[in-house]
Amino acid sequence: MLVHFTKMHGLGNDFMVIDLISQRGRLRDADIRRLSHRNFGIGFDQLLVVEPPRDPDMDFRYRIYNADGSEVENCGNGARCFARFVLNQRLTTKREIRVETAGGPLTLVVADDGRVRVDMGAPRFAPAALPFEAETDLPVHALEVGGESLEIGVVSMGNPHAVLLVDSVDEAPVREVGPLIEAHPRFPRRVNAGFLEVVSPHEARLRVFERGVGETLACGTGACAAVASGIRRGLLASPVDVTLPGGTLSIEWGGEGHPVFMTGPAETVFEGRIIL
Ligand SMILES: N[C@@H](CCC[C@H](N)C(=O)O)C(=O)O
Repeated sequence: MLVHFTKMHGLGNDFMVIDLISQRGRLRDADIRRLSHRNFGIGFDQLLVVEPPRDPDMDFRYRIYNADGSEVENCGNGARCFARFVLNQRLTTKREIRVETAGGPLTLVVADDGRVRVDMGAPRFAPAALPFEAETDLPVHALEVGGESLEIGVVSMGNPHAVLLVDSVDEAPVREVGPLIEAHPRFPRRVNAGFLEVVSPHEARLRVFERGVGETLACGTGACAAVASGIRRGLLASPVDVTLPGGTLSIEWGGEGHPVFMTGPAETVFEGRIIL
């Protein structure tokens, strides 16, 4: 079966996006791993699949799969690409879109300049929300990694994040320590590992070793989690410009119980067809 897809990116975090409203198709884990390969496939960090909503109050449902084939709850850069995709493909004319994800409902607003503002929901810090094995909810937990004790903040943005404060993201051992945090036994469903450098209360730099992918050029939920953790620790103040290797996101958070808002770009790279 021939299936149309669109290749998109949000600050270099790249996606293959498939509309399964007007077409039929089925992707198994092995198909996703094959297609995500940068030499033998199309190449992407995540696959986004757009489907009809199950809840009649929602406009769409979209599902997110990491390059390793695992289905995940939320994806910030993917959410912005999803919003541009449904408008570009004329699946809606609405500029305020409500979508179901495995991590909960999201509301997205597409501005005239094409940037997308997403209500990402409230961050959750309770260890059980990730899950993370710890007795109490603390702003910082000690985590033994490779014989060293690291201080991490744990945040669920629907998906799990560990946030580690570093002096410089340029020097941070993201590719060495990232996989050890991702697969740490205290995170039974694995975790995304963010390395946060605070530049000033309203400016941060961030690199993220993503669960199921490796280091990406940007991670939207990672930026939301890092800002929420940084504000909770008194290191940052809303709004915060978060600069990732692929570019900058603007993150706003009103504090405990309030949603995080993320604003940034989403771009189409090319379209194509694959045989499924
Ligand atoms: N790139 C994403 C996050 C994608 C999911 C993540 N790898 C996970 O496993 O939770 C983003 O922009 O948020």
